[in-house]
Amino acid sequence: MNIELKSLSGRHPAAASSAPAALQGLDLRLAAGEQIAVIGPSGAGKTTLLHLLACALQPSGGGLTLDARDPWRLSSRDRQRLRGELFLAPQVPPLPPRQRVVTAVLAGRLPRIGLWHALRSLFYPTGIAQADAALARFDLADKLFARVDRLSGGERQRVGLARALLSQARLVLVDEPLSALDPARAHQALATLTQWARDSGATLVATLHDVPLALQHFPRIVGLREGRLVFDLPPGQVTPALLGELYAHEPAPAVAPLDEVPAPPRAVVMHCR
Ligand SMILES: Nc1ncnc2c1ncn2[C@@H]1O[C@H](COP(=O)(O)OP(=O)(O)OP(=O)(O)O)[C@@H](O)[C@H]1O
Repeated sequence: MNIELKSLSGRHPAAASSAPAALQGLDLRLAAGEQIAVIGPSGAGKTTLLHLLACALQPSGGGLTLDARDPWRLSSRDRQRLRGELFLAPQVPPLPPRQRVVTAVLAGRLPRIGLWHALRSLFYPTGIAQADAALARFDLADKLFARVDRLSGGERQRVGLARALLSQARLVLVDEPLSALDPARAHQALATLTQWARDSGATLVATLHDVPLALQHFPRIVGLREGRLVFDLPPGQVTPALLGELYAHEPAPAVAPLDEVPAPPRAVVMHCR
């Protein structure tokens, strides 16, 4: 999906009207199939950007187009249809606790299938093999029939990502997908997600706090601070000085030059609790 943001501004619906907009005058273009990581300190406006792209939040200024369509000029029915082409994976996936993992993963297809099919699939799930394959890509095949409330936080987060793989979305928005994952799992999850996006041709926008992983996995890095664009560069050009500016007043993440990025850590042995 092609995306164009023109002087885009947005604020959280609960923000005080006197508070500065969370996102201020952002210009950005993404071609179909591009992958970007959005980095920046807490409160920079990363989640707000994803919500604007997901058409979950209406811009307070400027505008955006998705494949040349302005979502807020469409009828509500057409906007809903457009939302069916997008997938937003929030930081904490909204998984009903008593649901089986298989049902939670298959719910990734919901915007694409009709209401009748959706209701029927709650009782007679179809596509179990697809769910199994998506879970296997995140090392979770053994959890297919587990209950969601019996999973660890990191496992839930990976179920949320497996869900994206079934969405057939043309734009996938992932909000800090690694917060509950150990280093080996985080690396594996990003490798899986970016490979899937390349194979399916989906545009991928991920917000990440782990800067070294963002630099390692994404061909384009967007730095946001206080709602404004600080840089939009390939990873090789994101210097420690730029990161220092981006994270001023916070400890800048330590990153090695790209050609010295260490090999991903070996898989860790997980102990049963
Ligand atoms: N629930 C809320 N109520 C009021 N204002 C909010 C709320 N959530 C966010 N904001 C405002 O929007 C700004 C941007 O928040 P946003 O969540 O987009 O930042 P972020 O870069 O995703 O931060 P983080 O990395 O901590 O998730 C915040 O600084 C705050 O001013």
